[in-house]
Amino acid sequence: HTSAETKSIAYQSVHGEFLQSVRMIDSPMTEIDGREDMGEGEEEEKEDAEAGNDTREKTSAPAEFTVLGGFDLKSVQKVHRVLPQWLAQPDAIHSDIKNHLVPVLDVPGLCVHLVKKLQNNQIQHLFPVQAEVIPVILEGAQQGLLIGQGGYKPPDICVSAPTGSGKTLAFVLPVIQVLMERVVCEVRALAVLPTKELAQQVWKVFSSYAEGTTLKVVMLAGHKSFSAEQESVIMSHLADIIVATPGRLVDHINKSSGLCLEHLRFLIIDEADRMIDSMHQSWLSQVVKAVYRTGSETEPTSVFRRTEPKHITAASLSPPAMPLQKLLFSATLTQNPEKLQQLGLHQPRLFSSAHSRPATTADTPTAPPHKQDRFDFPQGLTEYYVHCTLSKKPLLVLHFLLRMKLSPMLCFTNSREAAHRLFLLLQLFGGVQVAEFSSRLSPAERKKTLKEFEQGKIQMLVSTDAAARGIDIHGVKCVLNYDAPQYIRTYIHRIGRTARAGKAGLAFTFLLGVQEKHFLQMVMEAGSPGIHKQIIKAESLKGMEERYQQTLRELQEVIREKAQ
Ligand SMILES: Nc1ncnc2c1ncn2[C@@H]1O[C@H](COP(=O)(O)OP(=O)(O)OP(=O)(O)O)[C@@H](O)[C@H]1O
Repeated sequence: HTSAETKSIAYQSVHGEFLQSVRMIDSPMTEIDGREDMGEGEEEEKEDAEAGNDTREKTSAPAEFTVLGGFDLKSVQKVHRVLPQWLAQPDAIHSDIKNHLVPVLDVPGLCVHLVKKLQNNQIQHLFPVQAEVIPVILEGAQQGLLIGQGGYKPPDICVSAPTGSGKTLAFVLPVIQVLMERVVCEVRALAVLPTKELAQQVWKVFSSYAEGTTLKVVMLAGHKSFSAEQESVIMSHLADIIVATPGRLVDHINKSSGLCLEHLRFLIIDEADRMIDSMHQSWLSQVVKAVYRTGSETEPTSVFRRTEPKHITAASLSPPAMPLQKLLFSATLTQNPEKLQQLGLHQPRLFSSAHSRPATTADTPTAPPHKQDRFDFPQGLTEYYVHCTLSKKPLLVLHFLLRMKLSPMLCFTNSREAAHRLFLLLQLFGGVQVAEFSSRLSPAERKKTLKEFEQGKIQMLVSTDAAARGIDIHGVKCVLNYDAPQYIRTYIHRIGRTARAGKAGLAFTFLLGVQEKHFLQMVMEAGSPGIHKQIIKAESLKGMEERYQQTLRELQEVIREKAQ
């Protein structure tokens, strides 16, 4: 078939049972074969092969029809995921913080201002992720700012390190240092985070280390009205570093609020895996568009002339270009190259602690093959699960609080209704300081609640996954999964609210009988060092049972009254 036209070829089975049209677009026989789209299972292959043989045996060709040949079955090669070099062989980061602290003065390239700041904040040592990543970003920036022939563009950096391992300072410190020397105030760094609370937290760290420099740090996360935010960036001369949530950021870009990203040097994507999941909102493409907006408009001699990276040619190498570097951070960074591809990374370099871990029993050849990504867990964390029934869960929570004295405790439910009910029940039971944290509360109420929890005024915070990621609360002794999380990433982030910064912490998960097998398998496959069974004897709960039953009746009454 040589022509490019679409041809219709009809053929009939020997039994004349059906006529089928095969539309061919200039296609070789292998495409008609359709093998590329077939399933991967061996069973499926076998069945297909048998069916194919069957057809060939029964087919005798009537003279008036064109006989299509080339139906020979070839065995389909199984596709194995082969990671690109940068993902398969990352730079290793020690996950044991305590035994791998690096004195601040030993970190190459860190400036005096930041060393002093760190010391004022009682930080004498950097954590492994900081000691590895900071010098690399500083080095890349030194070369990257040599705008000119060759147009050097530093590699994008991806960091996968456990919860509480200090990833925030790993980007805050080098970004401040690189931008500190600037003359004109322009937006040169943009940090994007998934929630208001996280944006506020990172904004605080940036502001604290920028203090004493001329750098201005602005937050665009909906804490203020749109127009108030607009004022803080208007004419783009009032902010060097912006910390934003994607929704609000896109609003500012689209409503031409005066936000100019044409000088952007660093794009920091924290909680990167979550941010990839929200890519359907196309926030990244809007940011990139805003960054390269001047590309075609300014004269070619302008220092700030910028074009989107394309194939490297002699011509493309000669004009000066401002580099934009992406910095990605997460405790659960995906190892799926297709997902990472969506971020348009440039010669990326990965720093990961998950690969530095010695082989565990789960890595032995007899262990089941890994179906999911593997992550690193904080060293100081001890994981437990408690086999229980639905009705016993609240009583167990009371046991943990009143008898085992595991406060301050962060307790996660899978819905805001469940969080609210548990909060009401514990409040009615009395004797414990509890609060809830979910989208039922206004942002201001949420902020106040977190502050009170941090100050020790609240023994237990009952929360939805609104507090699962990134939130850094000092001194959480125990995380309790009242409802088992559905996804491994959710589990890792939830339990990561304790055992932070090299400290010890406990994580308990309540499991119903039907959940046990699947959940334990999921946790072990993700690379957990081990989850222990905690048995709570029925006698330990007896003393509270009567009061608990009474509280349940009171709760029913309260809920009925509220419904009316
Ligand atoms: N070098 C250091 N010395 C002492 N404390 C530190 C150091 N670096 C960071 N910390 C503290 O460790 C805690 C955890 O840091 P951070 O919030 O950056 O962790 P993270 O890796 O971003 O965690 P997550 O993945 O949960 O967001 C913070 O309270 C921070 O102040």
